[in-house]
Amino acid sequence: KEERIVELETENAILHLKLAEYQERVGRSRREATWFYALLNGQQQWPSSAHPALVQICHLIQKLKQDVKDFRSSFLDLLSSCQAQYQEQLSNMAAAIRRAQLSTENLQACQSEILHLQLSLKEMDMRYHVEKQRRRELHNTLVELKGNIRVHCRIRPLLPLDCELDDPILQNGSDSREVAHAVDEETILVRCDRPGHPLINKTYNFERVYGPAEPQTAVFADVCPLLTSLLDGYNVCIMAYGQTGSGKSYTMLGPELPSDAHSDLGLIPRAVEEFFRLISENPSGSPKVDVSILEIYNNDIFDLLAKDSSTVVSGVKRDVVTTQDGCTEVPLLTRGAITSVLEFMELFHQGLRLRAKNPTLVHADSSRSHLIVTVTLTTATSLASTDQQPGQTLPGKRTRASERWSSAHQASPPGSVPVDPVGSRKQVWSRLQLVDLAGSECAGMSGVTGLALRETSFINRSLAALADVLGALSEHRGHIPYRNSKLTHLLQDSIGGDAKLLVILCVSPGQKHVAETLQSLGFGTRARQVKRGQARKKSPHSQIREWCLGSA
Ligand SMILES: Nc1ncnc2c1ncn2[C@@H]1O[C@H](COP(=O)(O)OP(=O)(O)OP(=O)(O)O)[C@@H](O)[C@H]1O
Repeated sequence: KEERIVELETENAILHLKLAEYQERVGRSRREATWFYALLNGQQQWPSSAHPALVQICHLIQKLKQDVKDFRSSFLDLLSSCQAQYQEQLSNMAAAIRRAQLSTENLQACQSEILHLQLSLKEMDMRYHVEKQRRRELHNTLVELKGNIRVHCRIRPLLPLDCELDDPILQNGSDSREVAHAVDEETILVRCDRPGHPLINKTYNFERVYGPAEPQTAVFADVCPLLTSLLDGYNVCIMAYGQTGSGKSYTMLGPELPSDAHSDLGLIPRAVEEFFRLISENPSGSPKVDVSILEIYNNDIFDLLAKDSSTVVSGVKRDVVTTQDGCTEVPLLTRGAITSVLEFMELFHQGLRLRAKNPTLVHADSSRSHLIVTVTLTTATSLASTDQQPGQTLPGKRTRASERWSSAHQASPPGSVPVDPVGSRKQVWSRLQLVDLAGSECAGMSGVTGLALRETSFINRSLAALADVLGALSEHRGHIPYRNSKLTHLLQDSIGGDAKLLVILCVSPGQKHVAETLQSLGFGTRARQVKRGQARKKSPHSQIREWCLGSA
C-alpha cells in the first residue's frame, strides 16, 4: 500500500506538471488570439515579420467585410423602396378594380336601357304598322265616301299674259283684273263686274282650292295620301285640266325653264319620288317599276320613249286596244324599267323633248298634246300569305282590275291575259297615271290658224269627250262613251272602275279668261258628281242647265 501511495503521488505530481504546462499553453493561445483579433480589426499593426500572404488575406477579409456591409445597406434600401412601390401598385390596382366595377355597373345599366329601347322600338314599330294599316283603311273609307273622283282647283298668280296689251289697268299696274279668288281652302269665287256685261258672282266648292301664293309643296301634300292607294293595288290617275296657259304643265312638270330649286318641282317628279319612298318602306314582294311616256296629238297616240331612228322629232305612233278582259292596252308600248327617281327623270326628260308644242296668242309655250306618264308597279305576293298585301284580293271585296295571275318569272304587263298560277307566287300590279292635258282653248282668243287651229279642234274634241265620259259616269248611264276619243279610251281604266282619279283644275285669275275659267270650273263640278253608288238623279232641266254652263 505504501508503495502504491508513493506510486500515485508520483503520478499526481506528473499530472500537476502536465496541468501547469497546459495552463501555460492556454494562456499563450489566448494572448495570441487577442492579438490576432486586434490585428484583424486594425487595432494592431502587423509586425514586419508577419507573412506577406497572411497580411494580404487579412486585407481582403477586411474589404469583403466592408463590401458585405455596403451590400446589406443597399439591399435594405432597395427592399424598402420595393415595398413602397408594391404598396403604391396595390392601391392603384384597388382603385382600378373599383373603377372596373363601376364601369361594369354602368354597362349593365346601359345594356338594360338598350334592351328597354329595343323593346319600345319594337312596340313603336308594331304601332306604326297598325297605324299604317288603319290609315290605309281610313283613307280607303274616306275615298269611298268622297267618291273615286276628287277635284282640286289651283288658281295661278296673275301674269302679264292675263292682260290685254291695250289694257289701261295693266298700264296702271293694278291687279284689279283678278276675278278668281280662293275664299277658303274649299271655295273659289269668280266675281266679274264688267260694264256692258252681266254680273258674274259665282262660288264653286271642291275638295281643295289653292290660292295663287300656294307653292307646289302644298299641292303635292294633298296628293300624297292618294299614292298609298297604289300599294293597296288601286290604279291612280292624277290629271291637270284647264285652259291653255292656266298652269297645268307648271303644276304637273314644274317651271318651263330648268330650275335647281326642289321646291319648284312639279307633281310628276314628286309623285315618283314618293312612290319609290313608299316602296322602300315595304320592299316585300320584290317590287318592279317601269315607266311609259306617251302623248296624244291630234287624236293619235305617240310613244315618246320608242327608239326609232326615223322619227327624231316625234314619238312612234301606237294604238290603244281593249283586251278580252276589258282592260285597255297599248300594244308595243315602250316600258323603261326604273329603280330610282333619277332613272325616271332621265327617261322623263327624254320623252318631254319630243312633246308637241306651239306658241299661241295666249301662251307662248303651249303644249299641243295630252301627255300621259304611266308608272306601273308589279309586286309578287305569296299565295299562302293572308296579310293584306298590295293589290291582294280580300274576302268579300270585289277583285280589283289590277290583279293578274302570272308565273313566278313572267311579268305580266297591265291588261295582259292572266297566266295560270303554276308557280306559288301571284303577280299584282297597280298603275299610276300622271296626265298633263292639253289646254282647252277658244280659237278666237288664242288666235290660232291653219295647223294650230286643227290641233285646237282635236284638243277641244278630246276634252269634250272626257266631259261626256264623266257626265255618263255621274248619271250612271249604261253606256259610257270611252271610245269616242283616244284620250278617254286610253284612260278608261283610270276613270272608271274602282280606280282613283284626281282632277286638278288649273285656272287663270284674269278677267280676260273668265269664260274659260267658268268652263273649267263647270267641268270640275260635273266631275265631282261621279261618286260610286251615290250619283244624284237630276231633273232633265238641271242637266241641260249644267251642260250649257259647261260649254259656255
Ligand atoms: N302657280 C304658278 N306660279 C308661278 N307661275 C306659274 C304658276 N302656274 C303657271 N305659271 C306660269 O304660267 C305660265 C303658263 O303655265 P303653263 O305652261 O303651266 O300653262 P299650261 O296650262 O300648261 O298651258 P298649255 O296648256 O298651253 O300648255 C308659265 O310661264 C308658268 O311658269
